Amino acid sequence: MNLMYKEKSVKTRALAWHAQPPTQDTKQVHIKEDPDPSLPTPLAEPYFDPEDTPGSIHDIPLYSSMPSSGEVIVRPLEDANILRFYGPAAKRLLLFDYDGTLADIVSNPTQALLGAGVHEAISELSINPKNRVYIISGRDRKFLQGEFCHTTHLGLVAEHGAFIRVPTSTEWQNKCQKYDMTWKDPVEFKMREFERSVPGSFVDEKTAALAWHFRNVDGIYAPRDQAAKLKTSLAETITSNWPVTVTDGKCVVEARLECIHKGQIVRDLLRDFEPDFVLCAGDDLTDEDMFQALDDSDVLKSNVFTVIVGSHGSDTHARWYLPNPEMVIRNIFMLNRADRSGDIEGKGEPLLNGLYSGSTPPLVHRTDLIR
Ligand SMILES: O=P(O)(O)OC[C@H]1O[C@H](O[C@H]2O[C@H](CO)[C@@H](O)[C@H](O)[C@H]2O)[C@H](O)[C@@H](O)[C@@H]1O
Repeated sequence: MNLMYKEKSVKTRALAWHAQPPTQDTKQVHIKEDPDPSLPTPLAEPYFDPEDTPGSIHDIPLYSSMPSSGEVIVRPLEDANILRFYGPAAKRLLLFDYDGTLADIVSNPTQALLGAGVHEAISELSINPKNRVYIISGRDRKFLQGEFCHTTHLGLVAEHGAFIRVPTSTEWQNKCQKYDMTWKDPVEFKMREFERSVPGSFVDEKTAALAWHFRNVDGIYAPRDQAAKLKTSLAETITSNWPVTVTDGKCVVEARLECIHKGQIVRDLLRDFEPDFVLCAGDDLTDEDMFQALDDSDVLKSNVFTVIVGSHGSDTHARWYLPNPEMVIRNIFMLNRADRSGDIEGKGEPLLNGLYSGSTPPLVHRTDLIR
């Protein structure tokens, strides 16, 4: 990430980003200039998809590329002056997806871990009595519990909403206890067939969901075509008999109950906590349910910050974007610094100035990074 690169205008940048899939060539559109203090501080190169690496099959944007009106609806979070709203708020709800939002995408899911400094920052954010902080993930309970074992004030949501552990509790509530789970057997049977026939793929069995991962499949096996075949096959044989939905994640096909999704969890949290400020960051299709729930909520729109992380198109319900997990973490650092400095007026300029230049502790164990 070279922060000395600045483009002519943020609008041009955003339009170009929406209009073109990330390619090596688009990176050359950037123009090196002297910093212009009248323009917002640049984000990292928006064309760079962390997953768009040689050999990566994740080179297709998740959503469609351009709104018909040609209008850009998602803006860089740096333009939001979030501190003006965060500072004075008394009840702040902060929601973070895990993979691709807090942790960089890596080839082995067990290696997507956060550094100690990041844990401290999340802990500081969640201990703040004004804040209620949740990680809302598709991961299972075991992973989240292990990763956040020292962060007692943090709320955890596993398997897209099937399980919730509220702050300071050690007990998980099971949201799908009352549902028929017999659908899992035929889904697993089908996914195992694909696991056997597509080398490098594997099935991730969770309590209330099943996922077929294909990130590490060699291109000669046409993994995206295989994923499409699996989805069709699951749709034909299973989802017509059970209220099960099959979603497309980042190099993963996942099946779960239709009624279990991140949006429902967000609705529950809004009802219970009644926040006057919400920050919600996610990178994936399943996070759209959260953004949509917030779009529909009664919270004052100016106090709701839905943030899509990384490459995306215009079909997102998010209003803001950040280019990568590192910038999400930097924003968390900034919110903590604002609280520490007592900047409840939210003027925040010195904090914002440092946001895109200072260094943060390592986000993940770097050995497994694929970029
Ligand atoms: O809701 P999330 O926290 O974003 O979890 C969604 C899935 O994330 C994990 O898979 C993704 O991240 C892996 C590690 O970077 C990557 O290797 C994989 O290709 C991605 O799909 C996780 O393994 C799944 O269980 C989650 O459902």
